[in-house]
This record gives sequence, C-alpha cells and structure tokens, in this order.
Amino acid sequence: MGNSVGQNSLGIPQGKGPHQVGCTDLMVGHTLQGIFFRLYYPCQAVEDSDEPNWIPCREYFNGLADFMKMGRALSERIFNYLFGSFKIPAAWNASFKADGQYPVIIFSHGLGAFRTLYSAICVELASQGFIVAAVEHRDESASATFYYKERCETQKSHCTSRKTFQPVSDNLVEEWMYYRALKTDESEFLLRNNQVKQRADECIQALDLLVDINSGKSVQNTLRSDFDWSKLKNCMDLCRIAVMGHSFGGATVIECLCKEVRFKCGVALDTWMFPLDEVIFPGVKQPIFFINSEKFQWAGNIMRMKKLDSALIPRKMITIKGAVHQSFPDFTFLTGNWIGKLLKLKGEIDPHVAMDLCNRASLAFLQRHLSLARDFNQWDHLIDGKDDHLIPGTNITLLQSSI
Ligand SMILES: CCN(CC)CCN(C[C@]12C[C@](c3ccc(C(F)(F)F)cc3)(C1)C2)C(=O)Cn1c(SCc2ccc(F)cc2)nc(=O)c2c1C=CC2
Repeated sequence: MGNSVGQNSLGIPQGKGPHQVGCTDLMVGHTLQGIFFRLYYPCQAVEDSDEPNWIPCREYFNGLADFMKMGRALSERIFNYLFGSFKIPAAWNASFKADGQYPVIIFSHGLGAFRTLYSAICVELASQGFIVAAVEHRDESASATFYYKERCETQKSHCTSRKTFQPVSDNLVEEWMYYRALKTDESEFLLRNNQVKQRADECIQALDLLVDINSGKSVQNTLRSDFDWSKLKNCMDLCRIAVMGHSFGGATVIECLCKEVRFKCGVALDTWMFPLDEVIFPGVKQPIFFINSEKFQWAGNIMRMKKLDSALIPRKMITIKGAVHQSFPDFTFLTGNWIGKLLKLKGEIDPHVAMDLCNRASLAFLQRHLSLARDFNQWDHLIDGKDDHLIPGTNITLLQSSI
C-alpha cells in the first residue's frame, strides 16, 4: 500500500481513518447523458492490493495539455514523466465492507480537472467511513472524459484503437470529449452558468443511482468490471448525504443544494462563485462550509459568498494561510518543492498540513450537520478557524471595493 521512504517521499497520502479504502469506476448509460463516477469506499481488508493509476490513461494528459494551452505531443511526455507512475492509495475493485450504513458524499471536480484528481480528499473521507462518488462531468469543463457510441453496421468489427476500459459489449466504441475553452465572442457567464446547471444535474443523477443501488437494483455498468455492487444494498445512510467540490465544483455545491434537498449540507473548497446566478441564493437552505486558500480569493468572489451569509442557517468560512488554489487537488503532493512552487501547485504551507486541516475541518462540519456519531467534533475548533494556520472567515478586506 504505497511506500513512504521518508517524510519527503512524493505520493498521494494514505487515508488516516479506521477503514481500508477501495475504489472502482461506474458508468451507467454509455452516452454523454449517462453518469460516470469513481467510487471510494470502506473495503474489506486486502493483502497486497492492486492500486489503480492516478491518471487512468494518456488521453487525460492530452486533455490537460489542451487545458493548459500547451502542445499535446511534448506535454503528454512531460506529464507522463512527471505523473505517469503515481497510484491512488486504495485497493482497486476491493470487496465493499458491508458494516452498517455509511453517510454519502458526492464530489465535484474543478475546471480542467476530472474524477481522479482529488483522491487525497476522497480516500481520507472513505477511510473515515464515508461512501464518496467523485463524478466526472460531461459539460466540457473536464480536461477529458470518455463515453461510448454504438458501432453502426458499416463500421469494421475489428477495433484497432487501444481501449481505456473494456466496454461491456463489443458494439460500443470509445469516444473522448475534451476541455472546451471559451470562444472569443462567447459570454463566459452564459457558458459557465449552463455548465454549473448541468454539473448539478449530474451530481443529482449520481445520487439517484446510489439510491437505486442501495435499494438493491441491479447495476448495468458500461465498464467491464468484476466489482460486486449488490454488496452495497442497504449500506448507505440516505438521511446523511452531503455534496462537496473544488472551485467550479464549489459553485456546483451551491447549485446542488438549491436543487436537491436530499443534500443536507455542502463543503465548498476555494469556490469560484462566478458561474452562479445570485437569484438562486435565497433558495439555498442548507448549511455551507467555505474552505478557502489565501491566494485564490478576491473581493468580488468573497462578496458573493457573503451573500449566502445567514443568521438562521449555519454558514461558515475559513481561510488556510499559505495555501494556494492547487493545495486541494492531488498535484500538490506530486512534485518537489521547487517545481511545485514554480507551477503554483504548492503554497508556503506544507501540503500535508493544509490537506489535514481541510479534511479535519470538513469532517467536523459533516459530523455537526449530518448528526454523525463519530469523534470528528474533536476538530470543531477548526470550523471557527482556531489554528495557527487558519484565519476565521477571510483575509480579503471587503471595504476596499465598494463595487
Ligand atoms: C491557462 C489555463 N487557464 C484555463 C482557464 C487557467 C488554468 N487554471 C490554473 C491552473 C490549473 C493549473 C495547473 C494544473 C496542473 C499542472 C500540472 F503541471 F501539475 F499538471 C499545472 C498547473 C493551471 C493551475 C485554472 O483554471 C484554475 N482553476 C481550476 S484548476 C482545477 C484543476 C485543473 C486541472 C488539474 F490538473 C488540477 C486542478 N479549477 C477551477 O474550477 C477554476 C480555476 C480558475 C477558475 C475556476
């Protein structure tokens, strides 16, 4: 389960909770209208577990290159060299540990990201006894995502292209959707607002699918896998469901809370508020926890978060000192300090310290608003920003800008 040669070994940190973590992929509906997520869950103890690659296949590197406006050929080699061998510290397709009912979290990735890039957060939550579904959005905001088309009769039956995952049936052909940049004459708000609405719908679809699985419905996984989904029957606590996300995924949290009352609370990491239409804010009735980095925020963004402040509904905000926008995705653990700081993948704060604060504060907030019977309340002080590395609320002074 991963090798830590010393403090400074690179790699995504293991979960710190009592449960061993498994992960598996589920795609139901093979088209773009289907749902696709990576599930992180408490699994039965396994010996030498097979850990999945952090980047599932090279098309994701191509998508990252597009997103970063770099050429594909060179950057695929650079990304592969830098990140190609990292694993997710979880047991691939390990048997689910049916041991009571677990609370559920739906996780939404940021612009240009995809379902595996927040594994440090998802693995930690699963190790602490959550079932976490990290959706892969098909709104063209992901660096890359794949789906399938039915092979029409005329197409050759032999398939030459390498396949990422074996589809469940041979008449399905793998297709890729890559990140779509804003067009010059296009309204960014219209694009991002339409995307955040689709993203919320996809999170709700994922929740509906988990509800079906919990009721024992059989699962038609488009991806060939021997994972036994029937073990999850009656193992999800459907009164304890939260939604979580980073940046664009943080905006997706707000949109989800407004649309779906089954989400009892939201944890929004370094939220990008721009895609949201403020008209929905009064419709959001659930508790929200804004966990921000010191470097990503600006007055206009914070002011929009403040519009969600409420005397009646718990709305909390903390800022992690020395953290940057990339302190939340996994990249922050995967390069040395020098490159990390150069590429703004690391801030001044140690990435492990920042991630521990974010995860512990989130767990305390989730315990409080999902009424969990765990010991996460030991970190309640973090919700109020009581730590040397935290600021209660924000470091942005809002008086500067009257606009
Ligand atoms: C010039 C490109 N321009 C695109 C609009 C801005 C690109 N950008 C800053 C980046 C992502 C960065 C990054 C990644 C990965 C390496 C690598 F080298 F490690 F691979 C390096 C450098 C480049 C830091 C962001 O978009 C920031 N951001 C993000 S970053 C989410 C993400 C994406 C890809 C990842 F691999 C990991 C995390 N999610 C959001 O929801 C929002 C924003 C901004 C507003 C809303």
